[in-house]
Amino acid sequence: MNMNANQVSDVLRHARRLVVKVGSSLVTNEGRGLDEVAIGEWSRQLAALVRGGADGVPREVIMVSSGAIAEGMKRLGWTSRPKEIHELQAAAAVGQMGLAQMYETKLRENGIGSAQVLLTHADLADRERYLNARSTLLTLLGLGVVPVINENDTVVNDEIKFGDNDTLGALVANLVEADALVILTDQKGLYTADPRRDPAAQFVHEAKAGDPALEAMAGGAGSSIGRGGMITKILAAKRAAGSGASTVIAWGREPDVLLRLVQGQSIGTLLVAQTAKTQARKQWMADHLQLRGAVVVDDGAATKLRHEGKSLLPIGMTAVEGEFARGDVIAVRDASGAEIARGLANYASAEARLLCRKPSLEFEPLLGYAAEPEMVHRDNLVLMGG
Ligand SMILES: Nc1ncnc2c1ncn2[C@@H]1O[C@H](COP(=O)(O)OP(=O)(O)O)[C@@H](O)[C@H]1O
Ligand SMILES: N[C@@H](CCC(=O)OP(=O)(O)O)C(=O)O
Repeated sequence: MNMNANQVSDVLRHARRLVVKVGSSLVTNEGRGLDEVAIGEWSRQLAALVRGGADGVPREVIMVSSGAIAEGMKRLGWTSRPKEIHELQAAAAVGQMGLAQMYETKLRENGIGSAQVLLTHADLADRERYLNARSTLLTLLGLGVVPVINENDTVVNDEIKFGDNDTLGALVANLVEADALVILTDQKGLYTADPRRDPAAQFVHEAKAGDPALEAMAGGAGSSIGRGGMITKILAAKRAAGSGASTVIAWGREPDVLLRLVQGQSIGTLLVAQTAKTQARKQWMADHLQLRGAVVVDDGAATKLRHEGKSLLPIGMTAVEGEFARGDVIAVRDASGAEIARGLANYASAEARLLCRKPSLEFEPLLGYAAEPEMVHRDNLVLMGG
């Protein structure tokens, strides 16, 4: 289970795109109200990461923050958590105002822009919305803005809820193909048993993400504010590892926790992904997605894809096969019919047929709107047989 110290520090040191998740109990100081000092501290560190202040390397960071329900309950004067789902949803809507506002203020004080993004399970299960969410988040990251994400509690009920933001954090890590997921909580990390209940529990420094032995160690939530407990964090690490992201579970009040992690300090519990990102992406495309159609490309485009790692532009397309929607997986074939690659289509088949052989300047007059210059962006493309 153990790795040597260099490997451990390298995982976070080399991470360029991170998803940081903080739980309700930390964000709201166990339900007492938004913890301005703590949010200020994380914001200062997030800003430093974006600027490269930790080690001279700028990073892209997404914050997944819980706390809306707890803060909403406080604002509404409710002392116990309501049972009715619509009351929880109402509390979340009230609390989310304060939550977003506080991150906005604290990040701005540190010279960094922020953006509120509310997501549901259905958003990520729907391929078009998945692609839209992905494009929006990647655009925000490219702008140096920190997206602050929570579940869109207003429109979900129990059955389709993520339910805990650990899962949401992992799905966001999958969505943007993050290098690492950092879960900040009220414990130093994972112990062999719930330390609140078992004083003999031993700290786990590192393990393989997805190791089934971890699931047996994890108990439920420790406070009345937190929801998932450690089990959802262990499962989140497994899920994040599916797209090649390693997970760290650490104490959110550890001084400079985020900065020290990316400097390679061994803090918290590291759950190492066993699959590299590119391999994971290939696997994901191969396993989860059905081919909906294909585009045929000319020799020039085939060379750019195969040997130069470029995106597929419509100008290199000669034909479109089948019917597909934006966000569907399509094959890219060369003139001989050989499959070069698979990827997520930015355009539905009907639009793609209009765009064949066309330069991007002509897209707007043809479609009536300006959209992506690529048919398949290189980030959403995997080469076959390579
Ligand atoms: N094996 C374990 N190691 C550490 N903490 C555990 C373990 N099993 C259960 N827990 C509990 O999980 C809690 C953290 O989960 P939770 O309360 O949901 O926090 P958050 O709001 O940060 O998601 C801890 O306070 C702890 O009591
Ligand atoms: N969307 C909910 C978060 C759900 C939740 O409690 O998550 P967590 O505290 O991370 O286990 C909220 O903001 O209150």
